[in-house]
Amino acid sequence: MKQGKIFQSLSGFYDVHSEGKVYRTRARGNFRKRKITPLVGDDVEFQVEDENKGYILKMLPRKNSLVRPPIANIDQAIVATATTQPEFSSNLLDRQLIALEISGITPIIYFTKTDLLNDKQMAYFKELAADYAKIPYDVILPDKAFDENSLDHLRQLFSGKENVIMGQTGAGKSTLLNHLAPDLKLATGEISMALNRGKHTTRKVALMRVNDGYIADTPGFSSYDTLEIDYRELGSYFPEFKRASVKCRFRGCAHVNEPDCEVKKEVADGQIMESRYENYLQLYTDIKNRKPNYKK
Ligand SMILES: Nc1nc2c(ncn2[C@@H]2O[C@H](COP(=O)(O)OP(=O)(O)OP(=O)(O)O)[C@@H](O)[C@H]2O)c(=O)[nH]1
Ligand SMILES: [Zn+2]
Repeated sequence: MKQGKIFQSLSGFYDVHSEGKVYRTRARGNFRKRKITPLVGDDVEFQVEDENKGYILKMLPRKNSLVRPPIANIDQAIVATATTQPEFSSNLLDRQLIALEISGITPIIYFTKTDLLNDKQMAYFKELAADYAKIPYDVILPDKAFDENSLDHLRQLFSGKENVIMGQTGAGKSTLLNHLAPDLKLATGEISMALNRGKHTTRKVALMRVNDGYIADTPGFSSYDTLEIDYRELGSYFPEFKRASVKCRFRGCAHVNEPDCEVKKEVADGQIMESRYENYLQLYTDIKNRKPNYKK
């Protein structure tokens, strides 16, 4: 029996790295019966059948997992965020940040396509980047697209860790990875100008060795699954709200209609971004009003 890590999953096969070798494995029937699906990033024990084939016997406990992209045991996520083409959406960015906070994965915000911005637009993103950095998040806003400073900063942040690169379709995930590790030569897609919507180029999740860490490119998305949390917890996944909330008059303040709410005060003062608060209220209402999920 051997132990290894799933780095790729393709139509029922799981490719596993183990002791410098690659094995193509299948999950035994008992996994399917128990509705357990191995994910890219899972550490597994497997039995070798032929020379480089095998079947998975056991999955080792997961540190964490994400639904979108489907991946396990991740330390950090680079959230590739287009400043334009597709148009920047603070709502989409905040949803991704919250999904990562819920899973205990550290986000890094990387803004793409800054070469397409005029000075006025660039000034807007500089301010936005500074606001996100205050939360605090690691934010990279390249002066020139893919300048070496920004790439080095990113390489430093992710070395020795398991990383995933996520973001909207067409945000430039594969392009960024190709700059980080030119040997990878990933396929990238032209954006459809007519619809201003990215074509999906990346169709599968795969972990790749880059420098001394792992990184996964993932298919882009254009919508999101609902967050599997209670609406009362939502505020705790906004680090700056969580920090402020110790000064709210009420314990368990939802920062909606309560008097003497520090979060609302800091929004009014400009210490907390208005867009974050608006996105919070929208998500709060969505989660509160959603029908209970009886499938669980
Ligand atoms: N001008 C400019 N174009 C970029 C930049 N980054 C990516 N692009 C272009 O944007 C398009 C989409 O880039 P991809 O890297 O394929 O995007 P992706 O996020 O991997 O897309 P999916 O695989 O569909 O999720 C391609 O035509 C890239 O050449 C950038 O910084 N500046
Ligand atoms: Zn409050």
